[in-house]
Amino acid sequence: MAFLELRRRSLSSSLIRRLRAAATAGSRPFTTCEGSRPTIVHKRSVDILHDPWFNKGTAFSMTERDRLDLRGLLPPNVITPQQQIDRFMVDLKRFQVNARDGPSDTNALAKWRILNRLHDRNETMYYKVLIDNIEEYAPIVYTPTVGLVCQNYSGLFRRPRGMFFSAEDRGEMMSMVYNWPADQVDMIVVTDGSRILGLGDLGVQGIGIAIGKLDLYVAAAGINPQRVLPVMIDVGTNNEKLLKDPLYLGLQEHRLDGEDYLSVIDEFMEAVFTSLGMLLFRYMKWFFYIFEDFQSKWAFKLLQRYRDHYRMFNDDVQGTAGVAIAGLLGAVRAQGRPMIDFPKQKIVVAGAGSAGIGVVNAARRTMARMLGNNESAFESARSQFWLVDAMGLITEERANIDSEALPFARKINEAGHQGLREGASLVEVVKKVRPDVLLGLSAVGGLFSKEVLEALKDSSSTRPAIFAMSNPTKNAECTPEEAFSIVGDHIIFASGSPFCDVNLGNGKIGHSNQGNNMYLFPGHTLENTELALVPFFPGTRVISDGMLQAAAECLAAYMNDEEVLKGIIYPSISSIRDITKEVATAVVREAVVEDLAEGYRDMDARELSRLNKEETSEYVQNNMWNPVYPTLVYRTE
Ligand SMILES: NC(=O)C1=CN([C@@H]2O[C@H](COP(=O)(O)OP(=O)(O)OC[C@H]3O[C@@H](n4cnc5c(N)ncnc54)[C@H](O)[C@@H]3O)[C@@H](O)[C@H]2O)C=CC1
Ligand SMILES: CC(=O)C(=O)O
Ligand SMILES: [Mg+2]
Repeated sequence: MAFLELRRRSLSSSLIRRLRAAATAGSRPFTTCEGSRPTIVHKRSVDILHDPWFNKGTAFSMTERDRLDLRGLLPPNVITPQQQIDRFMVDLKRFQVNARDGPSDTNALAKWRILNRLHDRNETMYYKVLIDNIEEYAPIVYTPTVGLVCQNYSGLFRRPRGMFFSAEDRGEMMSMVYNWPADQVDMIVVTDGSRILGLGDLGVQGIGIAIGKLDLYVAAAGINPQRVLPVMIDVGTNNEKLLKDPLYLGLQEHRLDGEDYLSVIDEFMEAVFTSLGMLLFRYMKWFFYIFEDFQSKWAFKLLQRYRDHYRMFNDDVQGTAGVAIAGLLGAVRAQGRPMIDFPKQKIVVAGAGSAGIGVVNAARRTMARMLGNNESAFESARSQFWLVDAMGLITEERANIDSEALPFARKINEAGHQGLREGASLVEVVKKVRPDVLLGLSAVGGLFSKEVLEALKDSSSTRPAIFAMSNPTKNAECTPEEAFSIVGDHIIFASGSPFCDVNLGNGKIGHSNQGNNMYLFPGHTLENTELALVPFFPGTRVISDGMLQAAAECLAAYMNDEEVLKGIIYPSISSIRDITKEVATAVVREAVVEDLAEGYRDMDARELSRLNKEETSEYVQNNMWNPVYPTLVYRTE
């Protein structure tokens, strides 16, 4: 007996609980089968998923998911134990997969797996590794490798991360939110998987993009990883391959549309707002919804629908716009001209989706502000843009033109004057317009063909700029090698996914800038600065255009003249933590100017307004999360 007592004391209490449970059931937990006596468990929710004895992963039935508070913590498709094994074996037998075009990255997916395992074991260490090696690992946790991860999600899935709300959960979402183990959330990145990078509809597998984006926000901007929530809203998929794949983890039905679709998103927004809001109220904090990779059809509509009611931001529309403007202003400086000359730039944009339209809208507003910020300035700025989509140049003659594209449709007489017409090809447009900037957000790899780039040689600019912003790498409109070799050494080049610089010979380097919306996001105003934000209530504009503009200008001004003249228009990702601090500082100061800043904890709005730039920056820095182990102390409940 004494021996048994000694043994008992040396066992951890959780182990004892498990042994008791197993003894009560008379069998080992994982041998329990339908019809046999159930195993009693003394834990719920993620604790079950993290317990190798009890975890069944995607094989938990819906009844068990409800009974054990697991609903929403797993992808919605319940699969059989045999399917689980099939999925594992498919993955086990897949070795290296090329994530990028070059041979140097054949191990990208293997690196992702190793990092992902570390993420599951030790978050602090994971983020320390990521922050200290951001240049090397950002392309692994984010574009381009994250694209490959999403495409192969069924095979790579081990432990769930984030939450899944599906069309099957209608009516349940409010209570599901309580299954999330953290009671503080600052930032939710949510996708419906309908347009993941340039890879199209990946359904439930799109959760990878929400996780990857948040990883960067944590590493780059010091958002607290315990307070972020990646979310996948599964409303089905129109990807026929996934619909037929027996190992797919999402709902195997076509996407909901119209009111059915909206009702799911509405319920999610309301459920999270109400449930998390109640939890957060005691901290006097609110959170941001960041919409990521929704197909354009819904991106704009949802932005309009929610932006005045929730703190929400569409990264592809608004974040991309801010980053593109920073790059466009940098390109003006690289021509040796002041930024104020931006309204003279002729800009051809290939791609009129959420990203392309977001960019032209914001660039037009920036030009208008520079021209005097009045109606005629706004009208005159319109004529600096030529928008080309899959059907060619968009003019007023276009039938069924999207309402978002309409303001940029070229007038018939204008187009005719330039020898252009409705549907003119990209190469024709480049030839006739001779643009200063050719910007691609089309998701079509190689769209800036030899012919298009040859045409750009006749640009009226002294330094034409090429922004091949589509992701991942294989979707970039052209590579820097193609751009420099065809158009010339003098160009400015930026891409959405990272490329290496190009050796131009004679000691000259062709700089390859990364223009990606990871540099700008509303989290700049979060962990550090609720104070930058207005108090939340319906009808309040949360992120003003002025704040976004301040962020873009700060990013543009980050590079010194010498760097810009060398063609470096975006800072290196290795300095991203410093960049985000600077951008956050600029946003806070703009919020103070616009009287949108609110006090928070030890600093009220009035005190904040008295801080100079350095003090604001220091305040921001002090509030960034750092990956250091906290001291832990045990206390009984
Ligand atoms: N670098 C960055 O920070 C960002 C990059 N992106 C990338 O931008 C791309 C597009 O994203 P969305 O606008 O959301 O997609 P989308 O699918 O809504 O829009 C694509 C647009 O490209 C047009 N297009 C297709 N084929 C074309 C062709 N041959 N010539 C000209 N236009 C063509 C389509 O008509 C459509 O207007 C994606 O690859 C995405 O990864 C998106 C957001 C941020
Ligand atoms: C960067 C990004 O948000 C995209 O490619 O969709
Ligand atoms: Mg995106």
